[in-house]
Amino acid sequence: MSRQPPNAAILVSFPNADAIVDPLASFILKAQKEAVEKKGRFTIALSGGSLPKMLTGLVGNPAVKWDKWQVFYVDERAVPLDHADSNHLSCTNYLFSKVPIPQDNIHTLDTTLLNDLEELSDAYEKLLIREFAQKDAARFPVFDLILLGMGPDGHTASLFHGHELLAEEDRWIACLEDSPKPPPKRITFTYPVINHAARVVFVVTGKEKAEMLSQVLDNPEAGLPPSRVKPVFPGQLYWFVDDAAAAAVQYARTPFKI
Ligand SMILES: O=C1O[C@H](COP(=O)(O)O)[C@@H](O)[C@H](O)[C@H]1O
Repeated sequence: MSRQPPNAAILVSFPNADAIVDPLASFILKAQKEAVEKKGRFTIALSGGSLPKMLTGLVGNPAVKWDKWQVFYVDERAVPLDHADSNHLSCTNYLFSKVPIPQDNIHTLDTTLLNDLEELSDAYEKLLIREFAQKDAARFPVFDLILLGMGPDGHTASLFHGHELLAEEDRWIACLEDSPKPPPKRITFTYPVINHAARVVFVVTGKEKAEMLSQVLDNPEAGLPPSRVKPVFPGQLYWFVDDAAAAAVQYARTPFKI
């Protein structure tokens, strides 16, 4: 563990959701460039919900080195990959079906294990171990970039307020069968994995999230799930939000620069 305290979060507000799409793509490309130059690959974890639609700025962009991407899901619903609730399906519809990414670089659930959530989450954890091959060395994987969303109820990934999984310190991937938001059966990254990433970006839009965003950013002591995302130094947390979501937030904004 680093002895340095976490960096302060950087909050950037854009006029509306559409205005986030291109800056987010530029941000992802910068992270990709740094990672590929350093290690020859780019490890990224994606959320579902409203996030996949925000990734469309990458479509048709010649600077994306799709063959260098290794994609994981921050959380996934225990459903077949072609089910309407699947985060993978949503990312496929908005992004992966439109770009030349090798299918082997997208790490999905083993759907033969949908009936056993423990097996399902263990198998997904093994995919991470295989990719990062450092469980003993560094203890937790260090993603180049993790993209998160936040529900109006203040959940992120599949980490819900008051749930016992908020206290998980050991496992990389956990499962739950009592998600308050349907569908109930899911697997999710745990905080140690999220908090060891080099960069974490929340993308949050819409006035229905304004109250919760202000709680999370202005009152972090309340310990709501997104407030527990504090990447270990030198990791950096960003919030890309629109003005509607940020309407009640006191936390200082930073102008977007790449
Ligand atoms: O259930 C989920 O919800 C969160 C937030 O979704 P949003 O539609 O409010 O952005 C999402 O980040 C997560 O991946 C998903 O499984």
